[in-house]
Amino acid sequence: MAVTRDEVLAVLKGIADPVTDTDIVASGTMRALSVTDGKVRFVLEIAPSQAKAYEAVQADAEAKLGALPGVEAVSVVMTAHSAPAAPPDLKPQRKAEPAGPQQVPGIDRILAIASGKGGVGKSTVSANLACALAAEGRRVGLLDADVYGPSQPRMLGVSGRPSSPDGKTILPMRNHGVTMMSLGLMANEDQAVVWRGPMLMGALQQMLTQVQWGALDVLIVDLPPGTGDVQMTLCQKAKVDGAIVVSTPQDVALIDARKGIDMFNQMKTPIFGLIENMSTHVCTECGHEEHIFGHGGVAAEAAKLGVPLLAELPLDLDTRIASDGGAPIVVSKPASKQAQTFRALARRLVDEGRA
Ligand SMILES: Nc1ncnc2c1ncn2[C@@H]1O[C@H](COP(=O)(O)OP(=O)(O)OP(=O)(O)O)[C@@H](O)[C@H]1O
Repeated sequence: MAVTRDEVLAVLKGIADPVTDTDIVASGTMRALSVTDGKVRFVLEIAPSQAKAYEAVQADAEAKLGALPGVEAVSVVMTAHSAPAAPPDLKPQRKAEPAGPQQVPGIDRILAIASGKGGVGKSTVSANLACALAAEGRRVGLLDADVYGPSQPRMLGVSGRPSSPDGKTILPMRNHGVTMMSLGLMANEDQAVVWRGPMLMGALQQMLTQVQWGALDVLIVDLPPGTGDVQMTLCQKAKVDGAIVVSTPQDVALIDARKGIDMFNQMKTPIFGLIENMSTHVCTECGHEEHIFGHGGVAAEAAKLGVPLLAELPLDLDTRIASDGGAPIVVSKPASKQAQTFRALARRLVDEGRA
């Protein structure tokens, strides 16, 4: 019998927190507990200066949980939240570190895929574009930053959970030439997580710096829909080179897309262009093309913004079946018109030095 969440929690409640005099559950240090099929994973969120003190806690937790019947593997990841600021030192000092968004070592470019509204095909575009860039010979990473439900594991056909053999770095997953990691996989599968600001910042930071991406030409970030904390945090923490906004032709999706565009403008993140998804419907029987959601809205919006309309993708059954089946259309039907559209987009971004 696999171990239960309650049994794991009971053990964790017996482990003292060296900083707060309570246990690591009561102090909130232990977070994002996930117990699935005998595999136990959680995060210890600590101040960087206390890392040494928590090494013993990590070892203790691993040993005690490892000894529980029904536990197959234990993975504990330490993440740092920022320590309280030290009092100002008014003596002249060496030049201050540059503030604001930082370049992530090893990652040449970050390209965000955004949408104002859910369900417009942002993850489908991210997965296909990542595979298309890999097919162009680029070293591509895909960070699924959707905290509400990861879709990239399904779209790229990878299963399981990321592991951390040394407790310090996280091993990403890989398929179709794309290295992938999903923020949603850091949380418990069967529990809705409320990602609070500091935790989200820690998790995003961890995704960018602790995941073994290897050297990447481009990291594509599949953002959650809308204009929330993830978007802000990403643009504040990392130097995002540009964003592509995906929208359907429907008015409401467009209005929402405008909000997203405004946000990137405020964050001073360049918008490389818009993509119209579910642009037309091509009848599988007779090939007749219909604009079920209206037409031209996204093109008009792009013109207004002075950015290109990068692609118009039809509502297409093969595209959906491919994404939902773990091999995006770029991989499963490389000769199709839809796959060729993504390949052309990938080549364009590479030629422009953007991917
Ligand atoms: N061009 C298309 N033709 C047919 N189906 C599509 C197309 N684009 C996306 N879909 C399908 O629509 C659904 C939603 O797409 P997807 O998950 O990519 O959207 P999303 O914007 O990332 O959604 P969310 O914000 O909820 O994560 C999926 O089942 C996907 O396969």
